[in-house]
Amino acid sequence: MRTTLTTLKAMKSRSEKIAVLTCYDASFASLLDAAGLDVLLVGDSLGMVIQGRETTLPVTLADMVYHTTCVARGAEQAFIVADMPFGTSQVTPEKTLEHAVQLMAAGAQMVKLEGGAVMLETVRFLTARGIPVCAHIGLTPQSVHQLGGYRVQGREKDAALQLIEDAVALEQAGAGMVVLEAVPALLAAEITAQLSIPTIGIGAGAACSGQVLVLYDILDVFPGKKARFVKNYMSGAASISDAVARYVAEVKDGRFPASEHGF
Ligand SMILES: Nc1nc(=O)c2c([nH]1)NC[C@@H]1CN(c3ccc(C(=O)N[C@@H](CCC(=O)O)C(=O)O)cc3)CN21
Ligand SMILES: CC(C)C(=O)C(=O)O
Ligand SMILES: [Mg+2]
Repeated sequence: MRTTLTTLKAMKSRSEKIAVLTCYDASFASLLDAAGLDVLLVGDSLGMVIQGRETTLPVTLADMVYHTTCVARGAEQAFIVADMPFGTSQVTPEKTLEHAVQLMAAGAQMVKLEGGAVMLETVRFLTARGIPVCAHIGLTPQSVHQLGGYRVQGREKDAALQLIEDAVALEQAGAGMVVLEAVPALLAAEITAQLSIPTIGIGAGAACSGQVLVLYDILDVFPGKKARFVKNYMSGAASISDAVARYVAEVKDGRFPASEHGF
């Protein structure tokens, strides 16, 4: 039986950790599904790890539809979330809905979009029309040029309070899940405590309801600079399945992330 948003919310309330990895194709989807991943994220990080680009900005909706179709064919149990690529959610709620519809029709069970307060109207518009939305706040890579690089967010008091306010407002607007990227562990813990929807952290400490990493980072095949929050699960692993199973086990029992993976 496929994991649903209801399952994920129940996991949060039971304090059962949610294991998430990015995935871009059917073969890995099948392997990750069998390894017990709860959620597969078709991330726009594919711009970097599949397409070899420097940022996620050039990724198109057609690219995301293609990879979502591939992942959906390979996974039977995992809940599939697809990223809305740059430019497809920074428009009117009506246009964003049309873009989200394409990802849902390709096999996603939820779409993810970057941004806090500015996205509230869009989150309300999509969820009122039956499209589950995962919000993504903190370090939002589609804003890399505005942020001045891939930097930790929410370190100053004002920024931290803004992120808490955004997260609460996003839940009220109908968001079903929130990704917290590169924020101090204490702040992510506070946000997780204030929300009833699951928080999925990447560089956000161990208190989040679940964890996500880029698949190619944990398998050590991404040639670029690795963020502090990445852990290489291939070292000492007998196979890719073994590495992925260790990631799932460490997320489930709280061994990952350790404090060295956070801020
Ligand atoms: N392969 C890959 N892995 C990712 O995690 C990832 C992507 N690609 N592409 C999209 C974004 C970009 N991401 C990144 C990239 C670099 C850092 C990074 O180097 N961060 C510094 C923080 C420095 C600071 O402000 O203290 C670090 O040391 O981790 C963080 C997130 C996360 N996402
Ligand atoms: C790293 C996750 C959160 C993501 O947005 C992506 O892979 O694109
Ligand atoms: Mg993304």
